[in-house]
Amino acid sequence: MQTTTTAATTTKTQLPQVTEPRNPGTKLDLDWVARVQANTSAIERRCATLPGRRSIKKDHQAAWLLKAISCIDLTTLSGDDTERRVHRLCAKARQPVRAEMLEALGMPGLTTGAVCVYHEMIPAAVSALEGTGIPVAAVSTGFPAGLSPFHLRIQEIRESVAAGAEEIDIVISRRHVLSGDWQALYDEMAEKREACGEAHIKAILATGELGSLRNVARASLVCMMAGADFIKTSTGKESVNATLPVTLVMIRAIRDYFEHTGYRVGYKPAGGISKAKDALVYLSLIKEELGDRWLQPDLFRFGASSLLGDIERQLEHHLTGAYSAGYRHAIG
Ligand SMILES: O=C[C@H](O)COP(=O)(O)O
Repeated sequence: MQTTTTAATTTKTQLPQVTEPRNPGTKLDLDWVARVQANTSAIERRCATLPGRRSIKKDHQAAWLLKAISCIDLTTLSGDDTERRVHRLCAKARQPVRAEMLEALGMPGLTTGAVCVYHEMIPAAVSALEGTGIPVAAVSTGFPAGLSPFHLRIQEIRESVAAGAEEIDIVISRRHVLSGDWQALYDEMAEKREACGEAHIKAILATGELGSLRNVARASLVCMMAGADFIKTSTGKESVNATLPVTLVMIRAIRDYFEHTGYRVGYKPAGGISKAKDALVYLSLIKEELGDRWLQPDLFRFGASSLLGDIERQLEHHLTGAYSAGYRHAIG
């Protein structure tokens, strides 16, 4: 990995306060959508080289892992979620690594990027995070399938915002992509964005269900044209979730959109990212393709329920030379 530590060492608490203008969207440009291509074999070749490259070591690795923590949407999305579980998760978001370790690593006060829950758990998360500045993200619009009546999906967004969610992770209607109905995808996305008001909207594409990388690229573009603040790979519930080829396609769509419009849209890979070494590969790919500006929590998040535990183990090893047992990092 040829990446330097420059971006990694600029962590959340040291950030200059950059205010990124929200993507207002554009009109639907069907000619642009039709021109979008994805060369699957070239994309797969590029991605195959990434994990095998020389890895980042020692202090540099620790700096990148701290960066990864600041970009995690710490997530619980289970049918048996309870307020107590959400409270424990929020305690972990407030202090993702033991205080003495953060002191030793020079990052006291580091937090995760957000906590991500179902609608019913928003009040528990909001009260547990009060005063921290950590936003609550809610999955919405009939997550994960997104097939409930449309007016109820819009109502769900409004209720989640009213309950205190500052970020709304919506699911798109996959059938609009599979049938090439870009107008329908654009219209539903624009309506969801409008329902969010000031809350930021992340469009979950469920890429594992879109059939081709070209469809992923075109759906990414249409969602950005309709005003997405972030595009996100997956719900974590599809049989194939975040992958490197899908990531390359989506971040190149983000780059194209920025070059055409001047607006930066964020990226959130989600589902199945549970190892620190995988997080490092994602971060290096973002740095190479989009540059340092995208390595900040306002433009990059990991959607992950168990990544934090592995990062904590790696940081402990970095500091002590020994790995602790997995059960000591049961949450996150
Ligand atoms: O959006 C977040 C995902 O649902 C989390 O997936 P995961 O449990 O595989 O980390």
